[in-house]
Amino acid sequence: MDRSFDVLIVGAGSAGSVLAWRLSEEPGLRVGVLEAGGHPDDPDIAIPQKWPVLQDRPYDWAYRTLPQAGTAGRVHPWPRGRLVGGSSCIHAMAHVRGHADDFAPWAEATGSDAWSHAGLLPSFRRIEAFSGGASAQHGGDGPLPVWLPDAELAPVVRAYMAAGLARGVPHIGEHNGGPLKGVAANSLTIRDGRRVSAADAFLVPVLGRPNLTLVTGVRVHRLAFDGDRVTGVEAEVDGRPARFSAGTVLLAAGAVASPLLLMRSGVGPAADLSRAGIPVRLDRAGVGDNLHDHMLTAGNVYRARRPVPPSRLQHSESLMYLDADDPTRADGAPSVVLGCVAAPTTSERLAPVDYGTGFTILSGVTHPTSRGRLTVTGPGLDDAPSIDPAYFTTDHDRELGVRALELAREIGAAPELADWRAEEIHPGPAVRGRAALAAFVAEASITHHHPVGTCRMGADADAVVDARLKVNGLDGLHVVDASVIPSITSGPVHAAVLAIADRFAGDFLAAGRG
Ligand SMILES: Cc1cc2nc3c(=O)[nH]c(=O)nc-3n(C[C@H](O)[C@H](O)[C@H](O)COP(=O)(O)OP(=O)(O)OC[C@H]3O[C@@H](n4cnc5c(N)ncnc54)[C@H](O)[C@@H]3O)c2cc1C
Repeated sequence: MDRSFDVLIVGAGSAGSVLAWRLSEEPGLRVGVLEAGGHPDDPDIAIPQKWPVLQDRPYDWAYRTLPQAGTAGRVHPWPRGRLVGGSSCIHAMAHVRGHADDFAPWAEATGSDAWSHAGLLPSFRRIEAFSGGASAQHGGDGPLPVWLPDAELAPVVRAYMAAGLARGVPHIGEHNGGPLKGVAANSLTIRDGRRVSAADAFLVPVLGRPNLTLVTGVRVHRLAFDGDRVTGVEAEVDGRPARFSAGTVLLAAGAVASPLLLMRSGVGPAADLSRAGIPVRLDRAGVGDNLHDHMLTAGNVYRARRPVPPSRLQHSESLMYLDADDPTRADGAPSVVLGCVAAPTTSERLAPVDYGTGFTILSGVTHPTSRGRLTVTGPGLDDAPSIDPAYFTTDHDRELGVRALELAREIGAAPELADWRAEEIHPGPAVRGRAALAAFVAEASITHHHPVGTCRMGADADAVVDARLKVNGLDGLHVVDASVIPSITSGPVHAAVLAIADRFAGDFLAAGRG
């Protein structure tokens, strides 16, 4: 097995797959990819409707948060894919770039236009094959299918979209064409009825390149150093120690695993490392900090008058982004989101409702201001991390969470849904007023599965990576995944993660570092 590379990518997930695709385009660059899991072998992964049942299967890292005061003391399961394709093998396939304004703070934080919307647009275009064809906004022939369904939408979802339009919400038609506030079906990374993971799109098709090596079943424990220079990784293959060396290491292990890997290597908050029995190499308070995520209130559930046919897509078929103060407003980034699920969706605290007998209007806050942190509890890969997303710890998030639920109920009560709605089950007609709704949000919120920010990019001293995503204070090491996002985009983050990896790879090659 080849164990020496020019560039070593840790993690064959969403970002790792794009990095492998782009960097191995350069034939002179020997690229290695190390992945803890194996190739997907569960046929359910490819079936879009099955995504909610993939969690806790053997290829899920199955993290858990600390009990959250903001969600009535609940512990939240945090699935993350441990297989080739990473979390894109278990995610919900919605492709939403975010609003152009979401990226302005990234450019401001780094002082680099690379991370502005204009800087990322070429990457958003390059990675996709949009079903609507190429345009100034869209790519037509990239590796990743981005499909805008129409006839396949569930009838109850159509009724919800009609209710939005009747309320005066703008019609935008799709989420990635410019405006984001409005009514649209979800664009999905599905082709011919099957999930297309990042690995399916980017990595697997180029595995024949002679300069690209993917090694599966490699558990990376920590980085290897020569002074301040990272020279490779120490890992475990089939239970035996293994060492891989490289001129440059790219961490693409995701927003949970990348900061943990840095910390296991002695790079992180000194007090945490010492407590966990890890020798401190570099005291970096920012590693694991700035953790944030989107939450969804699940849910505002309605009993249906008639059987709700199973979704032909991935259940949650239409996200509606809104201005919380004026849902008819079209300009700028949204502050809240609603989503219609053609099935009952509840948190573990609510009474479940039988499949086929109801539908849900989810609601959430697009730009939460709550910030938590994650950290190590021990020196080993199997020491469960301490994950504290600090959900709903700001007035902003609590107030907008309630407002989003009010808007969900307003749409749910609309005449356009009268053919479907028998009665509201959750929260239930008796739950009225801000205090009662806030209590319901705490009991009913679930993660939207978008943790980011734990190795944030920036030009300030506390940033973990700089504008080129190089880890501050170390040479030969970059982080390129969801961890570098300094502030979350309006919607699901997968498209942004792919664009970050594409943009990084282009700049890396252009700088002659390949
Ligand atoms: C259930 C769920 C639903 C979601 N739905 C959506 C959605 O609909 N739309 C959307 O935009 N986003 C969605 N997301 C979020 C999105 O999938 C992630 O943000 C994105 O995939 C993160 O990409 P990444 O490259 O940062 O990490 P990942 O894709 O998680 O990749 C990290 C890789 O690193 C590997 N790895 C980690 N540690 C080690 C180690 N020590 N040694 C070796 N390998 C290691 C992992 O096994 C994994 O393959 C969802 C996520 C989940 C979990």
